[in-house]
Amino acid sequence: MSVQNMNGTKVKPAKETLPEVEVESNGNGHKMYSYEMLEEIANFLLTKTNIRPIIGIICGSGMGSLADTITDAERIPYEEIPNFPTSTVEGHHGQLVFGRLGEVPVVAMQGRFHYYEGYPLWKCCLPIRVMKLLGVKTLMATNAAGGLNPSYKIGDLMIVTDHINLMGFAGNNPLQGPNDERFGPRFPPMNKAYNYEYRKIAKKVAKELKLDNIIREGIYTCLGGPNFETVAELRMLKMVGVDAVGMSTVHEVITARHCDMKVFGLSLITNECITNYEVEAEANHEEVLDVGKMRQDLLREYISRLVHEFSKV
Ligand SMILES: O=P(O)(O)O[C@H]1O[C@H](CO)[C@@H](O)[C@H]1O
Ligand code: HPA
Repeated sequence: MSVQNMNGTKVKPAKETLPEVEVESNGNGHKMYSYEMLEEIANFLLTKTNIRPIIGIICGSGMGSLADTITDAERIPYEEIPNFPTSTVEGHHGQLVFGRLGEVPVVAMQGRFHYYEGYPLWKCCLPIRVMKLLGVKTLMATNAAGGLNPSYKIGDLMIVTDHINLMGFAGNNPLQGPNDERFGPRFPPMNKAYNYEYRKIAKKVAKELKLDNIIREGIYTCLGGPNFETVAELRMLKMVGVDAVGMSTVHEVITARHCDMKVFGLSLITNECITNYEVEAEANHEEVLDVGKMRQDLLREYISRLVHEFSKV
């Protein structure tokens, strides 16, 4: 469902979230959910489906159709899940899709949560911990991103080799606050954030699918958004070695690694980052969604193949 804002642009209406239950403050004045509350959410979901997913997929902006190839699909709207946030961004449907890709039981998030929507980072990442409690072992995080590496073209796919946690540099991290050892350690390592074996497989499968000309490998960073970047900001990011820029994924990956999930990251390059003042064009969300649509068939095939291969590792 969408409504028009005063400029005639389609936006999703913000929905009221369920009352937030105070458990512990994360030190920034945010209330956080306890392990038990997350368990309650997971248990609720387990009563709604017989699927026991081992791979969790996050569909990036405009990439929701990735979940359309899931068979035996059972869809649970976020609104129906107690204490779950709701999606407010166009291009993010707002439901969990349980089912199978091939033989592999999966759960897909058709709609992720972003910091700029007003959710604290721990809440953006709440579904990852719920996935962990459902038995998910592997997180496949996809996203739409601007291509900063000058060799990247619109429509390219970037296997994420690593990220730079810029929001973390500024003291904002999903793991802030009291640590619950049942999820993971206080100080988790992050030098193996993106699984090496998965990255090798992803390159091999890309070759088999003859995607060599559009497959890249690179470093992603997440900014808080919702505005796209200035020229000066992008020039700075380029200098520090960033290849693709988005507003998601990094905190999800940190949360997943904290609770020992294996991670694969894939960026669809939906637009060129503009690093020149003479360029007339401006970044816009419509283009991001259009490129997602343009690449939907290819992405579905690639992700299905990867799920099959990853399930054997
Ligand atoms: O990261 P995903 O959710 O794919 O979406 C990206 O695209 C949107 C901007 O067009 C932002 O939300 C950015 O993060
Ligand atoms: N910048 C930040 N986030 C994005 C972009 C971008 O250029 N494209 C898609 N998400």
